[in-house]
Amino acid sequence: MKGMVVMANNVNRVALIGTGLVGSSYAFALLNQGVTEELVLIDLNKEKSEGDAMDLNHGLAFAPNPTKIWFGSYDDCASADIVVLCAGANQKPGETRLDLVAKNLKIFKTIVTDVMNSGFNGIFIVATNPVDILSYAVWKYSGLPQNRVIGSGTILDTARFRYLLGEHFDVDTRNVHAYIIGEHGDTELPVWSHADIGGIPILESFNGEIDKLDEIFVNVRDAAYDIINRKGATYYGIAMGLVRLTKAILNNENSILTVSSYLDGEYGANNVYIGVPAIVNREGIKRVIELNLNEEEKNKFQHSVTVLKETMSPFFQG
Ligand SMILES: NC(=O)C1=CN([C@@H]2O[C@H](COP(=O)(O)OP(=O)(O)OC[C@H]3O[C@@H](n4cnc5c(N)ncnc54)[C@H](O)[C@@H]3O)[C@@H](O)[C@H]2O)C=CC1
Ligand SMILES: CC(=O)C(=O)O
Repeated sequence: MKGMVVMANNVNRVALIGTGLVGSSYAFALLNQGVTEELVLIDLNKEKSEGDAMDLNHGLAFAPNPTKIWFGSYDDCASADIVVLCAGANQKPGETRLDLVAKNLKIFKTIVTDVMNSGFNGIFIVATNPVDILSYAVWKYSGLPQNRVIGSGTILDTARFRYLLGEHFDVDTRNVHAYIIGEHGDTELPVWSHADIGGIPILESFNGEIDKLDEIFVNVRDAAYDIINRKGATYYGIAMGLVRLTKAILNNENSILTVSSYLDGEYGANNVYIGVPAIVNREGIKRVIELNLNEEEKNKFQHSVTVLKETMSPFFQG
């Protein structure tokens, strides 16, 4: 077009690998919130991601901001700010997240190699399960610094926890301050000792109703199984959590989110990725927040670390 200024590539680019249920829901949420100027979709199933790109582009007329969306290839990752990994197998009814480890590690080895061969030098966000172990794998396979590999960790579990607590107390979920930490999976734990609503410790408000506390946590921990039994997969909640994380990075927000972060002595653990509160900004993970856990929470967290390490050990020796 006459007079049009051609810009250098200084716009935000997100590359999404895996446009299945989680990936396509993320792309839809990203577009609706106008988070990035460019979004490239990549999947083994090229027809699917090409169809998704067409479908999303047809919504552009109703989007808050212009977004360039296309079906691409690994070469497009070269100038991406963020590569989001949602590719791989999901849980079938009865399967745990840890049951997916062998097949998804194999898929990730190829994907991460292809991304790095493009010249990518940005931040990885990992959503595929088991997310803590796959985050560790992405760090190992990519050679990027630990702060530039972020797993979605317990971002979704924390959101579920805040929702259920908000419902119980009839308070806006956004005013509930409470974390789920540990493995994104069966050994995760609630940090009751630091949970509050409007500055009032939640434990005080429960007034000794221990059964109700347990019930809320069990509903959080088992939410994925409950949803998978009903509709085969979960995707909207994680998609919105991934958008929240993307915004924290691209907008340099210094937001505190419970993400899968590399621990190097924090919480008495090392050489593991696991869900903990961390400050997230344009650098990726700026800092892990080390909560002063009580003894019971410390023991549960250590158990979670042990289970992750035992599951990982056959795949990462030495
Ligand atoms: N972190 C979290 O909180 C959550 C994680 N998940 C996980 O997200 C992952 C994806 O789940 P869904 O989207 O439901 O699965 P899906 O089966 O709908 O989509 C997976 C996509 O990955 C693609 N894919 C497989 N191998 C590939 C390769 N080598 N290269 C490129 N693309 C490839 C498939 O073609 C498919 O489009 C699963 O591991 C699931 O457990 C799901 C929900 C929440
Ligand atoms: C599937 C999964 O990881 C979740 O919904 O929590």
